[in-house]
Order: sequence, then C-alpha cells, then structure tokens
Amino acid sequence: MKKILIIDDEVNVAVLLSKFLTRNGFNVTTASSGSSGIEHLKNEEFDLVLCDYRLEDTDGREMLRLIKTEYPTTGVIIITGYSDIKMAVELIKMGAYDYISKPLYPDEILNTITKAIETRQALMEAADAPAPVASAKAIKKQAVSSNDVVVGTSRASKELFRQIELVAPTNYSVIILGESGAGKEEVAKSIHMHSHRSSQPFIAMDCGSLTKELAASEFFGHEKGSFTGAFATKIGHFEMANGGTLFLDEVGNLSYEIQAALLRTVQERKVKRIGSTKEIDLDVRIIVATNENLVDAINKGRFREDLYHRFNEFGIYLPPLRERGADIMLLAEHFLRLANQELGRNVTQFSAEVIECFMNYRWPGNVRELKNIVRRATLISEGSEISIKSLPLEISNYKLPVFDHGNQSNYGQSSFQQQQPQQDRPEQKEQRHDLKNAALEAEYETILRVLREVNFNKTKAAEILKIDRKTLYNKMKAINLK
Ligand SMILES: Nc1ncnc2c1ncn2[C@@H]1O[C@H](COP(=O)(O)OP(=O)(O)OP(=O)(O)O)[C@@H](O)[C@H]1O
Repeated sequence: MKKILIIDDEVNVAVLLSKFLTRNGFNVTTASSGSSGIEHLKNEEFDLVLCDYRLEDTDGREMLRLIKTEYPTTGVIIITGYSDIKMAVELIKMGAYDYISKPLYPDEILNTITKAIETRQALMEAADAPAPVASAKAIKKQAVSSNDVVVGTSRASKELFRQIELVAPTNYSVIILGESGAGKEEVAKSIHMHSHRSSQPFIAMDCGSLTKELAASEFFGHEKGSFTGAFATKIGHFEMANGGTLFLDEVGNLSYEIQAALLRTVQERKVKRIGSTKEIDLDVRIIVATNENLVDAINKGRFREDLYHRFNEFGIYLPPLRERGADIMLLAEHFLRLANQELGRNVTQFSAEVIECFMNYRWPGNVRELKNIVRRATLISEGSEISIKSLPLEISNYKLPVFDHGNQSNYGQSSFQQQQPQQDRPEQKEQRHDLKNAALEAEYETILRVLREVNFNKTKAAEILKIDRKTLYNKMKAINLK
C-alpha cells in the first residue's frame, strides 16, 4: 500500500484529505506542522508528501528543499492557495512533482497523486533496470517524465528513434502523427529529454479537453479580475513552459479563433496574459500531436494552413503497435515489471499462447491498451505466469484474419473475417463477481468497451458515454487507462 504523508496545519483539510485517500487505498499519516512532518519522515519512508505551502512554523519551499535533500526519492506535491500559483511554478522547477490549488477537488487530487506515485516508481525502476529502458540518467534528468520509455527494436522503432535523435537537438517545431495510445506523448518527452532544454519544463496540454472559453486562459494565462470568474492571477501554459517544451496533444481539436491567437504567439514569440498589457518574451519549443491527418483538416476548413506550416518544421509518423512486431513483447515485459512493482506481485512471464495472442491481436488502443491488459492480467494471475485465462475474451479469442477463400493468414487485408468470441469461460465469470469492486469494474468495462468501439477516439467515446471529454480523460487516468 502506498504511503502518503499530509502536512497541513488546517486540521479540517488534513482530516478530510486523509479520509478520502484512505478510502482510495492509501496508507495516510498526517502532521499538523512542518516540524512534526520532519519527525515522521525520519521514522518511516513515504512514497509521497502532500504539503501545504503556508505552514505556521515553515513554508512549502523550505519543506521541499529539505525533503529533496534528505529523501530525494520521496515525491512532493504542494497544496497552494489561488494566489500562490506563481510560486507553485517555481516550486515545480525546484523539484516538486506538482501543485494542487485550493479548493481541492477529489478527481484532481487522485489523478495528481497517482501520476506522482507512478513517476516515483518509474524513476526508482529506471535506477535498478536500465535496459531496454532509456538510461536512468536520461530519465532522471527529465524530472517531468512520468514513465520509462522503452526503446523498441522493431525496424519501425529504430527509424523512429533515429528521427528523435536527429530532431531533438534542434529548435524545430514537430508534428507527431499517430493513432491514439501509440505513444505520441512519450515521443514528445523523448525529444525534450534529448534536447538542450531537458532541464527546463516539459508542459503537456490536452487540447481535446479544452472548452473554447477556457482555452485562451489556459494558453496565455490571465490577470486577477480580468473577467468574471478570474479570482486570481493564472499563469498560462506558454509561460510555464518558457525555456522548455510545450506539447499540444490532439491539436486538431482547437477552435479556429484559438488557432489564430496561437499563430500570433508563435510568430511574435511573446505572450500577454489576458487583462495585462505586459508582454513576456517566450523561448518555447512546440511539439504537437494529432491522430488525424491535419492536411485533411485543412481541406475541410477546420485547421489553419499557416499554423500547420509553423508546426510542421519536422514531421514524425508513429506507427501503430500492430506494425511494431518485436516491440510488442518488449513493451509487455516492461509493463509486467511495472505491474509487479505496483501490485506487489511476482509474475515472471507470459505463456506461449499469450505471446501468440499478443503478436496476432490488432491493438486498436495501441500501447495504452497493452499496458492496461498486462496490468489487469498481472492482477488476476494466480501463479508466476500470465496464462491465456487472464486475458479478456476479445484478445484471447482473436484469430488471425483469413482470406474468405482459404485459411491462409493475411493480416491487414480488408477481406478478413474476425472470429466471434466463444462462450465465457467459467473461471472468468468467477473472477468478475467481486462485489466490492463491482461499480468500478462496470464503469471500467463500459469505458473500455466504448473506447474499443471507437478505436480509442476519446472525443467520440465521451459523446457516446454522455460525459464531457475532460471527465473521460480523468476517469481514464484514474483507472490507469491513460
Ligand atoms: N515506448 C514506450 N515505453 C513505455 N511506455 C510507453 C511507450 N509508448 C507509450 N507508452 C505508454 O502508453 C500509454 C499511452 O502513451 P501516450 O499517452 O504517449 O500515447 P498518445 O499517442 O499520446 O495517446 P493519445 O493520442 O490518446 O493522447 C502511456 O501510459 C505511456 O506511458
């Protein structure tokens, strides 16, 4: 069970947070002052410290400095009031994993904590087992990295990493094209990690979940009182990424107006917070990702051609997982190691049948789907090997596509017939009847089913599930689908 230390002198906040996190499976200790927090840290090891910025006997900056020096592997998240956001950005640069602003929202807290713990795990694992993962040194250098990156051995991956190495040291803007879940954000992080900006921030924005109203303020920030609801000054993502890299995911979803404002900012290399007259100089490298061909979006009048050319100084195509043969098992083994660590299991291998299934399956959700399948299989496996019984039926029953007129395998042809799932196996039925997790399990299954139906297109999935994209995004993160 992951251990969290909450340091907050507002006892009500600490108690509420502690109850919430305990309900969500964490082992929580609270401290009402900086000094008692330090005592706890001396006595036991914590995965994460949640520390309020304003403490009576010290402050978040001092606590962070101390924790990073004495307990460098412990993650730190700072809790701030609205007016402390600028300070929070500096704290992140000093090594805090993230900050959470008050008022605190459960979804946000849980997501941030989960990511922070994943990062810690990834860093510790990188230190233990460097190959075939990118070197521990490279990963540690990029404090923003949330995962180890497996460098594939397939021809497609070798070409991909050649391109990453080629473009990383330059200041070129890059467009990464690839299916959902193929690892576009990981590619962006790798470019950042291999660039001279690696010690500076890497800021990722999911443009798909931005509403029109929010977008400008998220990109450019705003001054307190500049519009109704602007209760405090907000730093925009451009400003946060200054000196480093700004990664815009699903950039094709941005509205036309925001595209115009983006173009101006990129051309002028200056940003002004909404409601401010002060221009701030920018030195930001932009990397964008898309799962649709932006040229089609231009032809349909949804994407500005001038902005496209600004972004397209270098283009990288990230092939889908099904075209990256040898990488599949390399990634699967990596995710097995992560899952063992996370779940405290000792599953050491995949059965031959599982390997065959993995190599044949289409992986519409790409690396994200593989990660998720391996994690679930590790959880429900009883022995030291992942057997075919631990896979969902749509994967274990997946057969190689065949020609209509024969049974010769012909993967990727349009004339294939996919075999229908067989009856549920009794073992799987039993495993599903765990009442405690029934609601979560049902939500998980529904989200996963819908995502599969729409080839992991989050916008379409959110529409079908009748939730907004941001909520879907948060739920995917909470159940480890992101
Ligand atoms: N080479 C890799 N090594 C390790 N993990 C990877 C690799 N590629 C992808 N992943 C993992 O797979 C998941 C999906 O990757 P990522 O978020 O980068 O995909 P994406 O293409 O940006 O997805 P989306 O289009 O939905 O935003 C993440 O959990 C990521 O850590």
